[in-house]
Amino acid sequence: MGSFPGTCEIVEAGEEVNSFQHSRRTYRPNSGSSMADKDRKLPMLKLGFKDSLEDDINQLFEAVSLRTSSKSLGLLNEVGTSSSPLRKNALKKPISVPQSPRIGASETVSLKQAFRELCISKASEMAAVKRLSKPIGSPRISEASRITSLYNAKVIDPASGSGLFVDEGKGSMVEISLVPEENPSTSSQKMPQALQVPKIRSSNQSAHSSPRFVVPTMQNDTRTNQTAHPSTQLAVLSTQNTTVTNKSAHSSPHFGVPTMQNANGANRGTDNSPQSAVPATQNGVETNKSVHFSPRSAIPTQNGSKNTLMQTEIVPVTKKVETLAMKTELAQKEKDVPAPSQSSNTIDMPELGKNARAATRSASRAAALKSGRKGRLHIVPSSGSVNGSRVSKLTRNTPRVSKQVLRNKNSFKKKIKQDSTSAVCSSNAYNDIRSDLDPSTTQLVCQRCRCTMKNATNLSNQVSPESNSTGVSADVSSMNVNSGTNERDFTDSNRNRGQAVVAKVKKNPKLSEKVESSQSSKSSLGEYSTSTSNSDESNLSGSSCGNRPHMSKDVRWEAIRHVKMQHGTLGLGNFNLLQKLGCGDIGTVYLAELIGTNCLFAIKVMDNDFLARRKKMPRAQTEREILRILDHPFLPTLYAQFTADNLSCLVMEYCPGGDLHVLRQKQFGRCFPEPAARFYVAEVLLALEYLHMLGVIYRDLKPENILVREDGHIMLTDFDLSLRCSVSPTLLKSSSSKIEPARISGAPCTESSCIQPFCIEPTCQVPCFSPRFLPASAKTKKSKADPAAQLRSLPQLVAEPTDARSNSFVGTHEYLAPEIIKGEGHGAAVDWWTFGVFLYELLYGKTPFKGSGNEETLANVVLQSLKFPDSPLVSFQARDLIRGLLVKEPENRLGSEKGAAEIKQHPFFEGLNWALIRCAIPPELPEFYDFGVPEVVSQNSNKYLECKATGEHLEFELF
Ligand SMILES: Nc1ncnc2c1ncn2[C@@H]1O[C@H](COP(=O)(O)OP(=O)(O)OP(=O)(O)O)[C@@H](O)[C@H]1O
Repeated sequence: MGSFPGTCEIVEAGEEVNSFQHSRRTYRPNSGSSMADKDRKLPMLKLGFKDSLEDDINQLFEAVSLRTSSKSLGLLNEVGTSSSPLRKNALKKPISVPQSPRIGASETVSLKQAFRELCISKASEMAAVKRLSKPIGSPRISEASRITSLYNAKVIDPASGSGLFVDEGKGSMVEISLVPEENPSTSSQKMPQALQVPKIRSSNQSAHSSPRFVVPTMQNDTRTNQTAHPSTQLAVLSTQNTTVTNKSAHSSPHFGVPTMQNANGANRGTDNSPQSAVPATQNGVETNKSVHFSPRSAIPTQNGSKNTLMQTEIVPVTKKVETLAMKTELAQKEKDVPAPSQSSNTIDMPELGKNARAATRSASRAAALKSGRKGRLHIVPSSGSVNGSRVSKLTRNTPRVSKQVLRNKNSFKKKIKQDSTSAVCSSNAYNDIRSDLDPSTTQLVCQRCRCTMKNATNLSNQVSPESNSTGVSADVSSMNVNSGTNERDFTDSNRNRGQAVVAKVKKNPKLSEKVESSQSSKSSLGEYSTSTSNSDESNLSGSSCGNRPHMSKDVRWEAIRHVKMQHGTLGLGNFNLLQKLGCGDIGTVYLAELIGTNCLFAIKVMDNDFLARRKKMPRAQTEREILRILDHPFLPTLYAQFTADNLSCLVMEYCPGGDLHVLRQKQFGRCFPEPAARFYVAEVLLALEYLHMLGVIYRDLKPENILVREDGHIMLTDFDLSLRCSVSPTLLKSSSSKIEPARISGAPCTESSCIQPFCIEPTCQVPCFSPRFLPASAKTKKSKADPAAQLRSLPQLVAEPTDARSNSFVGTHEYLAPEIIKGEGHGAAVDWWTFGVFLYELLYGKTPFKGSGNEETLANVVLQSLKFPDSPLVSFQARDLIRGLLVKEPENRLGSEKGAAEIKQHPFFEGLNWALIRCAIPPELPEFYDFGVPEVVSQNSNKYLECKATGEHLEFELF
């Protein structure tokens, strides 16, 4: 949360009088801006300009001032001149807290009755029919409008629509709302077309190498003026579709030896492959493509597997006449009828057969751990026109006995002339906006998690180079380093650290055996294309760094900058692909070393042709767009993005600790101790809060999607099923008595719930699980009663996208919220439902509504009341929180109104220092062998990347 400048600043601003001034002045798009202009002009005019024209202006100005003093201006003046009046006015309860359109009670009742009277399939059928009568999709706004709106704040006045609202009779609370500009455009739906990425030869790609919040267009030869208004810049993708020939420095990547020792990747293949058979027709190979397509073995659905469901956001009406029974039936048919239908929705089982081969090579331990993993199941409109042809322009047809492989990176590696004009970054208005709006941003220092202390000056200085839109020198990654020389190497400490990590990876003796086995099983050789081309996307790393202040000191930024300085651009050839970490619906993730830097990354490779044929471009684009805007310690950092041939590559932070699903299975009793569970869910809660602030409803929370970083903290991944929506962040300031935990149904035991038993000693000498951080001055009369009440009295930033609605059937069976199953439309509250399921699973080792099959699971979610096992023993606070979250009616669910702010105040988290949890010592650190990285052979060895398509899956194999 703290990393989001717009909202972070609002939190800080809410307490002080001047902050209100600032907020009004800064965020009000209309009156606020004019007032700001006035504020700037007035002193100047009073300083002795004597000519008649200025006198006229002064008179006019005074007249305007008099007229505007009655309302908002008067209020502003009042705020500015006296804190007490302001506080008095500010501490008024708002009237217009955004209300989300909730499911009507009568509708809910009738549905329930239907469910009680009929079997689940019958009820589901009714629900599906009901969905037809509801508006499809949720309001969306364009990226530019949404971002712009985050910075256009106004004080809500229910009477006039603007101004500071004062309600004497309703307590003391102030609501400051960031009002987004509504924009009905559905950018995401335009993405597939845009992502076709036709290549345009150009000698200049530098200016717009990394537009943020871009909306790709198909006008490949049209470049957008980057000097336009920020909102315009944000709204338009300028040259994303443009590529430059001969710009790849190292088009032939160096591949390491893959092994299956990584429990995460290998096991995921085992566990995520419980789904339907692979269409036989999907095994064909396009003759003009050089990719080998290996048919996958059908893997039967495993009972209890957690399937993720996805349905396109906008479904044709004919497709909406679909019942749960139909869905389930389709799902069943999917196992046997691989080819998707052109005219009907199918249940896509993307995990089908995934990693089948990998699974066979996995260690038994990994297989056991993953046996219960949740696979995804999603409903997608199928084209049915192209079945399974695998395409990769990275490869060419190389005759092979058993496999076709990609080009030999060594044999065909070309020395491609670097395009010196390839720019690394472009001017980025968003950076400027952020720096302007966040002048006082500071960050805490933490040696462990490498949080850095920085101030606004540094940030501003860092951002400034972005104004240079051309040339390598415009590499924004230099913002975070001294960019005086392009040849500057990394600091010794960073280099040593990176070397140590990579050396560990390369020399891990435990993996040697499997490495050899892996090598011996892959005898075919291939070539790797030298035609790796980088789109302008590749320059993301530069600009994004400036937008990611919390990671700005990350050595990996500097590493990428360094490589780009050396080679002019960044491509797949700059990486040693060490191991496949796993593959998902839309791509395959590899562990990769940035050559010459000793820095490890996770690279997600997606085949655009494959995605286009499978109509998964929107999902890929959604994930890509979300990744680009993230800057949070518990969310992935996207270091770079480029397109190599037709493969889209996302360079992200590598998490060596596996995921929480695997970690949980390693625990005694296969469930986490409560302090550990609290730690993980707290970090996940912060991540969800941040996402909601950005207008992202995550929708697929489950332990498998929570990775463990090297430092033991978490990283929430996988955003392709997320829903983007508008959001109206609101700052609530209240007395402690007005904002109490939403659910305190019992007397919380402060001592047992938060102080000693759950205390996890942090490294920053500030206890994260104790209220002891309160300063002595806080021990006043007010604090004597309850220190935690003081925390609750602090301003609350509520950034819950309460208006978001979607009718998609998206999620994972065991985690699906009732409203999704019923097809009633859903909003951000689904994330709080899944959050409750997640907490339940961490504590009890299983999900609360799991049935013998998916259909029964769905029925249980809708009908079955929540029950807690007798063992293990779980505190009352934890159970109470789960109860609050697993309320079947979303409007009554904890978090549905105030989002994470509501949940964070629950006694389960009592005493937790949210701001510093990132510095706390995590429950456990990943052991090195969790890296699961093979011993890497020489870079000169022949390694191959094989691209295969299996049903809905795209997979690359390293040999
Ligand atoms: N940054 C990372 N570090 C380590 N492992 C990762 C990283 N990102 C992804 N993985 C692993 O790679 C595998 C594939 O991830 P990916 O997100 O592509 O698939 P997924 O999680 O199944 O989601 P989806 O099917 O929606 O793509 C997963 O097992 C995941 O744990």
